[in-house]
Amino acid sequence: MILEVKELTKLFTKHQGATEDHIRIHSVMTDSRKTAKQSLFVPIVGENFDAHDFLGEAIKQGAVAALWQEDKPLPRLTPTDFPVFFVKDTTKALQQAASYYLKKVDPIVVGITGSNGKTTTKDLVASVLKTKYRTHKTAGNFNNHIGLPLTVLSMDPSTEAVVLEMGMDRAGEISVLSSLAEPDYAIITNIGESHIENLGSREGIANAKLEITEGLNRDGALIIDGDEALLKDQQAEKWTVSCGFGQHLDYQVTILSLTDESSRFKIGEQVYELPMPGKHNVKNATFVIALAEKLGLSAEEIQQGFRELEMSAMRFEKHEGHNGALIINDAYNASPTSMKAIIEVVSQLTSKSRKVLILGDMFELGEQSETLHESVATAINEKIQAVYTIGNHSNRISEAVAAHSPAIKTRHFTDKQTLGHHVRNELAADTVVLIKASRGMKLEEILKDLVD
Ligand SMILES: CC(=O)N[C@H]1[C@@H](OP(=O)(O)OP(=O)(O)OC[C@H]2O[C@@H](n3ccc(=O)[nH]c3=O)[C@H](O)[C@@H]2O)O[C@H](CO)[C@@H](O)[C@@H]1O[C@H](C)C(=O)N[C@@H](C)C(=O)N[C@H](CCC(=O)N[C@@H](CCC[C@@H](N)C(=O)O)C(=O)O)C(=O)O
Ligand SMILES: Nc1ncnc2c1ncn2[C@@H]1O[C@H](COP(=O)(O)OP(=O)(O)OP(=O)(O)O)[C@@H](O)[C@H]1O
Ligand SMILES: C[C@@H](N)C(=O)N[C@H](C)C(=O)O
Repeated sequence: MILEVKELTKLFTKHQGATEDHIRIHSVMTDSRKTAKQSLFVPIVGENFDAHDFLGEAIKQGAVAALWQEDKPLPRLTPTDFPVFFVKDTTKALQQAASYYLKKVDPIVVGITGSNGKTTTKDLVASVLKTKYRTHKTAGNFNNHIGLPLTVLSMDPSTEAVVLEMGMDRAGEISVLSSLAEPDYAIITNIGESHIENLGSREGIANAKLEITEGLNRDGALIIDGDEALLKDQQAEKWTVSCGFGQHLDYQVTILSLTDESSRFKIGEQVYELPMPGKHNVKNATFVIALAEKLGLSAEEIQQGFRELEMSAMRFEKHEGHNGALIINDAYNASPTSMKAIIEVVSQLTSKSRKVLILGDMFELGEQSETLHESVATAINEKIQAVYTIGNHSNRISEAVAAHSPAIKTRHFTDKQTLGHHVRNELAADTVVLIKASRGMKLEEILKDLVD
């Protein structure tokens, strides 16, 4: 159970029905299409539906109480004893309920934001903290003004540490999440170009990410990418911990070796092994080590947490392809920084000699979109044998590659089926294929053509 209906009267003073009863709420329902016994129905007005139209369904699916936007007529047939709490905005009320519950459970709160690596770092933090604490984390990518409160309201009352991914695509959004979560520790993974269309510049992105300090517990810590010039000023703050490859950082990391499957690195004299490739993941792991040491975890506990990592889907997700090829689905999302980072990893793979990149459009890059797409070509060298692109902007990648490296096969496709069939015909045991594009491309749909 997370709350009693009676507790909600402290938050929402306008209510009807049996609101003073000790009715137990076990979860929050935002979708009347899914069963949720003993749940609080929170009807959200969305782009396609207004959930206020589905109260009857919600009750059938197990709702025992509901929040209700006061400008919406309550259905006549609503049982008179059904507890209903009237609010101005159900999304804001959801956030209020989450804030209340978070204070009630009172776990250690870790907030994670950044242009890239939020989900990866969230999964790493949770994997390490659970060696010492009962830990709850953001499911998938539930990282916005709805997803974060739902994450909080889905944690068990016995939770000792909660790891919250904080996403944004506009200024002011992280501020809302930080004020709600009041993190004890905040991590900013990097400043890339994601959503730059709405932020105007990388400086704008940095300022938006720094909103995470607005709710930050000053007895805690802000853990940042110490190699990022736009965050340099933060290093003067006493609560800031800087991580990276550069000199004079609080946690200066040195890579010892990178393989297809793992990374070895050291901080000071302590050596760690991470079951993930890529120097960007070494940096993500360094944020985690800095946090874990603040919480008193030992190197052994940290290393155990790394070993037990459970990654979210579509982040360097490997599949056995047709004819024994390796297919890497990294298609959850993409921005120039993350696309270059993963291309470098694929370029370094030793298990496959033939490397094929399938790259789709990256969205929300604004006026710089063409240039930023073209910049991805700078990460593509002769270690790559073929670059296939799809979408309205990614042709700039394949065109730039064709111009600077004619030995690399390139082609731009206009539909996924033709692309999938073309690549399938090239698959062999020596081949690795990377799939990467923005979420809106849903480029993972070509997987079915590449795996048996
Ligand atoms: C509100 C909601 O959860 N909607 C989800 C729903 O969309 P759908 O179109 O079906 O419904 P509506 O939103 O129009 O309807 C409103 C509600 O009505 C409910 N309902 C509908 C029909 C019915 O018969 N009964 C009902 O009760 C319905 O359930 C709604 O609650 O389903 C979609 C498909 O599964 C979901 O995609 C949609 O989720 C929305 C987008 C959402 O915001 N979900 C959050 C829980 C969440 O965290 N989603 C993450 C992605 C977050 C994200 O994009 N993060 C960005 C950064 C932040 C950007 C920020 N500005 C923003 O706006 O998000 C990032 O870059 O990471 C996820 O899904 O992974
Ligand atoms: N520190 C980093 N710097 C650059 N790229 C990174 C970093 N960490 C992860 N990536 C790359 O970014 C991509 C997405 O990783 P992840 O999903 O963890 O980030 P995210 O911030 O949650 O992304 P999104 O906001 O798009 O969901 C992957 O391609 C991964 O290789
Ligand atoms: C996940 C979502 N917030 C996102 O990043 N959207 C981009 C623009 C996309 O749809 O690709």
